[in-house]
Amino acid sequence: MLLGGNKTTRKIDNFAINNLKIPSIVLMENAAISFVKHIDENEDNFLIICGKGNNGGDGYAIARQLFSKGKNVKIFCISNENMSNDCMINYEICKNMGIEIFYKIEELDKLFFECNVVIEGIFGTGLNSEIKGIYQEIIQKINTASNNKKVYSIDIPSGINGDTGEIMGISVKADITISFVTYKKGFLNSKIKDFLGKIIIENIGLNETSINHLLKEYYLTPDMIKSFRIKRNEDSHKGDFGKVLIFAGSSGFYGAGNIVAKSCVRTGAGLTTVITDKNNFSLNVFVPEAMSFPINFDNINENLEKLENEILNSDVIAIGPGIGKSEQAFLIFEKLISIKKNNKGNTIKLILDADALNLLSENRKLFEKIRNRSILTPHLVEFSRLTGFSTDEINKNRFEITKNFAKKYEIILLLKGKNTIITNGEELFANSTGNSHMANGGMGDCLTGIICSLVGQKYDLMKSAGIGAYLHGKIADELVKKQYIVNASHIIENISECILNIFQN
Ligand SMILES: NC(=O)C1=CN([C@@H]2O[C@H](COP(=O)(O)OP(=O)(O)OC[C@H]3O[C@@H](n4cnc5c(N)ncnc54)[C@H](O)[C@@H]3O)[C@@H](O)[C@H]2O)[C@@H](O)CC1
Ligand SMILES: [K+]
Repeated sequence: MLLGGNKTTRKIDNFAINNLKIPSIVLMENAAISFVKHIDENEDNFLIICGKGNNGGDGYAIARQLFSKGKNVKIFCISNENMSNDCMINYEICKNMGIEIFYKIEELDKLFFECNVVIEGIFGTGLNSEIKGIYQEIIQKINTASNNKKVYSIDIPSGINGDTGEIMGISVKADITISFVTYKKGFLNSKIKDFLGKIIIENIGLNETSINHLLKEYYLTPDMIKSFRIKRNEDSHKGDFGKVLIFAGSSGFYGAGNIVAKSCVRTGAGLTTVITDKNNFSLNVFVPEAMSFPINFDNINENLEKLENEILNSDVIAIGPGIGKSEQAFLIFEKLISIKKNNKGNTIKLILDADALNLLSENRKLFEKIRNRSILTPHLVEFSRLTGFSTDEINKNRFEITKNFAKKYEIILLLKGKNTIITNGEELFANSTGNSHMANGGMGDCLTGIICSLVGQKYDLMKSAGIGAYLHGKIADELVKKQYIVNASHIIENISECILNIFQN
């Protein structure tokens, strides 16, 4: 699903009107028809509150549609001066059709009292400043009425900035928001969850393929994830699903390595090998399918040469969880990223997480070695270390900062958090799954394991990160329906079933 905002709405609008030659009034009509589809047939007694821009125009068109179905419809017109063209056209039609239109704010309380459903089209993507005066008063009244009326918002709850999700002084609290064409970036702002209600994205008669060259940002949906699927050949063998090398876990943190390995195995990698302390015997017990490459941390030179063969044999290397920042960890890390091509002549892909990112932050010249073949999976604090931006700055400007970083270093960045972001600097995915009940130790390790496994199975880096983040969150979303806390082990046990559901449904 396309992800957009205020500017992109205008871009799509202009393209549809100027290139596709769809008159704007037709787009508005399509929007109204799509909107009305979501209104329960049994509902009656509508109050539609209209502003003077195209969001108000949608409101008048929706009023007409409902009226022509025989519904009781009343309109509150906030202003009939300086209306946009299409708003004026629909306003005039409503008048001509004899729909009752009210203008005085003193009449609003009675109108609220008499209606069952409120539909508001005050501001959409054109809101450009703090809401004051009469607009503020009307929104306040809608929110008071919303205690016992169903409130539908057209496109965006009036008062929410479509780009940032910021509340511009005051905002309507909708029960249902029916938005057009794009999932608005502002909806990703977790602070306004209660204002959006249920979100539905509707079509206005534009096929996504005719406009998706205009924007390269997506909100990940099950259909998109399904479309990424690579079919498995019947005659394939384990070598076709990737040789994954993992450097994760060290004394005191063996669990991290075990979780990465088990997630990788469960996601379907062909062969998984874990570089681990020679004294770690837990791997074989926890993940019998994985192989180990033992390292003597007291004398790592003993192993570095042999490690070179292991690197040359691998398709993808995941590095980071639980490795610490010791000199030995650094030397192994440096060795692992120093060889670009494997024995088959293919580029060895890298997934860098946790301490690998911290080591990278402190040794920035290593960025040279990871270009064009890596996914970096920081959480907010790790990303702050990598970029030098404060966590507040990143939160306010996630899209721009992540894209610029990915572009500058030619890597895929996956910034973990609510609506995890994945970008290569051009294209961007915002994840739609996940919840706060999965915020506990080991979750990141599990994600790393899933992603490196997908890369091993020849999914490209963007898609591996996208599927991985979606799958990881989706499993947790399903599990919280029947349990309160979700741990990495719970995710691991459900990976295979969830992949099947996503790819086959
Ligand atoms: N391509 C699309 O996606 C389509 C968009 N449509 C609708 O068009 C809307 C955008 O229409 P517009 O660009 O006309 O913008 P809006 O209708 O959102 O608002 C613009 C009007 O509000 C005024 N305004 C802005 N901020 C204000 C404030 N703080 N206080 C008081 N007045 C303020 C402006 O001066 C202008 O008159 C979308 O949200 C959507 O509902 C639909 O008509 C269908 C096509
Ligand atoms: K609105």
